[in-house]
Amino acid sequence: MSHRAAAPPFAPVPADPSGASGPISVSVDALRVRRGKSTVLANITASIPNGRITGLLGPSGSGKTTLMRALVGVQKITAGTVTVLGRPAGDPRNRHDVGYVTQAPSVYRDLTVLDNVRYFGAVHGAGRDDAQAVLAAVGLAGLAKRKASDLSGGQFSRVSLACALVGKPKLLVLDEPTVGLDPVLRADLWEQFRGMAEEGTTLIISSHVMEEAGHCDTLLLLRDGMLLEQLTPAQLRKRGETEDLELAFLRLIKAAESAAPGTGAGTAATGGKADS
Ligand SMILES: Nc1ncnc2c1ncn2[C@@H]1O[C@H](COP(=O)(O)OP(=O)(O)OP(=O)(O)O)[C@@H](O)[C@H]1O
Repeated sequence: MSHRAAAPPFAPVPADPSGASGPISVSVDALRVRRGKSTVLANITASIPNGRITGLLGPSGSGKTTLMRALVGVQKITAGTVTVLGRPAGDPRNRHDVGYVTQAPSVYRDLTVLDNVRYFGAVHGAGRDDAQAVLAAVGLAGLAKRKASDLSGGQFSRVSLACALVGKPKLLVLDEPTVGLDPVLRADLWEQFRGMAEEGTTLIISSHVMEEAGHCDTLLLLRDGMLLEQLTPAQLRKRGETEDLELAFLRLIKAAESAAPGTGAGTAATGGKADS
């Protein structure tokens, strides 16, 4: 069985459907990924604009992490191309320019918060002041001297975020960075992300919380390994005929399903050669 993306059942958006009017940071062309026995990304084509926040939104299992892994070059791809900052994804020359924060924080538990950030900062030539500045940015300035093993889950994951921020990457890929954080901290972090984008950083941020989509400039809406749409939050509201982004996304999904029933990559994928 083939795994084609469902044709969007909507009239095309007239201009600039992706919000990507400026230079492109990442282009994905006909990307297909198999993991285990399933096609988990099917024919994804998208452009991610430079210096903007791109949200990767979709239900659990829709392929957000797999797409991020493909962008940073740690996912074996089955077909298609991924170009990041003008080079193939994973090109070692991009190492200092691409930051990736996974859902599982990568932090040295036996080091203090500050030493963790200084350690990662040193790799990029950042100093103590830079480390302290990013700790303040993620709301951890008061915990700089605490051992990472003695932090709460949310604090621990913010150390991981600080370790990625301290290198000042041109492209920052964040897998669900606000999970488990309280609403105040979530709002603070989105403000930080906005500030970084205004200074020219390109951010790709996954979430399955649709209300966070409103913080993004452009959205990639994933469903069952397929890209349903790439559009701005305003366009999503317009398409869904509601201000509620979650409801708008649900309406898009329903419309896509009734236009092309049974095309979900997750449900259709069986057999064939597996990639890891
Ligand atoms: N190593 C693996 N082998 C086989 N299938 C996998 C593997 N890792 C993930 N998958 C499957 O690939 C699909 C996409 O997973 P992925 O983690 O990319 O989704 P996600 O949208 O990030 O989900 P979540 O929001 O729950 O993190 C899921 O059906 C998942 O079960």
